[in-house]
Amino acid sequence: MAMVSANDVFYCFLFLVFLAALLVHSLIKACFKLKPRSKVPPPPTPLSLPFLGHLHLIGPVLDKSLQGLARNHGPLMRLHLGASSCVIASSASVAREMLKTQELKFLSRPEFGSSDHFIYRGSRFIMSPYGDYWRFMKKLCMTRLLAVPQLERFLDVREEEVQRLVKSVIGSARSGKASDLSKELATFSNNVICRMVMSTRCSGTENDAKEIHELVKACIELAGKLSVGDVLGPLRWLDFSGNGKKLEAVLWEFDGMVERVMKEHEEKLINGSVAERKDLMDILLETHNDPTAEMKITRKDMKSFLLDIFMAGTDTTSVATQWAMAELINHPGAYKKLQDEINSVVGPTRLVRESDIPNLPYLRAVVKETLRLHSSAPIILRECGEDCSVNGYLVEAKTRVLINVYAIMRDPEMWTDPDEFAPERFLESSDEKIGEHQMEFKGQNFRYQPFGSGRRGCAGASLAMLVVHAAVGSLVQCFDWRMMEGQGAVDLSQGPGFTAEMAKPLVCYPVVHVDPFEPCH
Ligand code: HEM
Repeated sequence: MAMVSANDVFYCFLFLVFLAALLVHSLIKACFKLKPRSKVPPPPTPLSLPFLGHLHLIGPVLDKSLQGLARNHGPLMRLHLGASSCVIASSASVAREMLKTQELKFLSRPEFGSSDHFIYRGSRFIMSPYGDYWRFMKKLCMTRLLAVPQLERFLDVREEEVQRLVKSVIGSARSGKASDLSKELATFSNNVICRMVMSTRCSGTENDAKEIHELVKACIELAGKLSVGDVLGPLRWLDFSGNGKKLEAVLWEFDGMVERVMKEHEEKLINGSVAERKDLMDILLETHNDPTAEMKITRKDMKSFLLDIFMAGTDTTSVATQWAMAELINHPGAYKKLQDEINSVVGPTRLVRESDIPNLPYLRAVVKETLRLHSSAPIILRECGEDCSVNGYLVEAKTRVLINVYAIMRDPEMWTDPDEFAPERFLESSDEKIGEHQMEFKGQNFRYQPFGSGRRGCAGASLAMLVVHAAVGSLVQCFDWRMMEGQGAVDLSQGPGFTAEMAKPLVCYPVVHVDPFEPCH
């Protein structure tokens, strides 16, 4: 018979202690889970697989996949995506509960895997928790940085950029070339934001805007990939893909560039040669230097805020404009109706202006309908601040909350023919009785949420609306479009990105309809 050594007994003892500890730990966890919370049930959840959770149920377009799951599991459901879990809200009434009735509990945003590699960690505004820093910056946005008077000061910049856009497309039309509207519109919206933020063109370095755009695009892409890596849980720290390192490198590049532009602005401040018209960077520097400001914002805060504005403002606006053009090109009746409206209000001798928007109801309806079908932010991210009951289910503190506005704005219980592009539903005369005024972009109508709602709602909605209306209005006023060879209609598939981009670039042949720059007018 084999002898049992003292060592064997010791290891056996250790193993038993380990097992006992594991058992006690599991029991304690189970007990905590069973505390009074159990009176309110957790939201329903689909059957899950070990380790993967519900990952196998998610397709490439997240908002669409979640819409499909909500049909079977209800307007509030719980999902586990690998190591990450969240609840999903998919109806107007659940959104109302979270964004209005219990707003204070849902004012923070969750952290994602990308935050680990964020060189401005702790300074972020859009993804910051609800607190003093967020409150201070949001007030600054709404009263100065993105307030209507500040937007008005840059009207000529936006008009100049619309003219550049139209002239560039006229160039393609005259030489019989196709126009890549996706590219044109990305450049256009990036230029508008860059010039309003830091007057890049005015400082003479035309390439800054392009470089910023490339860096911001890379940031969005890498941050998206890293956030998807959250499914790995603690293992994401190992950064298998190397995307974390790549993100840090891109962010440092952005930092260097913004630092340089900031120094130019500071020198002007010191020399007393600040432009009469202050851009966003001037206002931030002024706040940074103001000893009476309610809060001291640091250099890191300013740079992080600027990155947020580029990330939140550039692609969202250009993607919305691309979708509007794509839908209109596929709906020649709507296109003609809009062109006729513009023709009769504006005429052929000048471009549509922002001041025309109040006189162009069909243009406003087209933009509203586009944002209903293709919001550039189809999923609103929030975090639950404390345990609470929503729609009869328990949502625990710290839970990530995804509000699927894509599903809400296509809910057949709320909208007639929800997947149809029908701008008429937003006209005063509409049978759907939606009525323009109820649908203002204030986010208080919970079936229509392209810009979110309440205190945490989009800070750039007014700017976005000016830019999208002016671009769509001008492109429809000046051009008709022919499809590429072999293409019957524009492919309206949605790509996998977080800004609900079109799966394929929008490339068509422009034909000049009206040229407001023709000398003969
Ligand atoms: C069509 C274009 C746009 C759409 C559809 C859009 C949509 C949204 C949505 C849905 C949110 C989240 C709201 C919430 O949680 O309730 C948001 C947040 C935000 N957006 Fe926009 N946005 C657009 C353009 C812009 C522009 C042009 C800017 C600035 C230049 C901007 C700046 C922001 C900021 C700063 C936040 C964060 C607000 C906060 O956390 O308090 N957005 N946007």
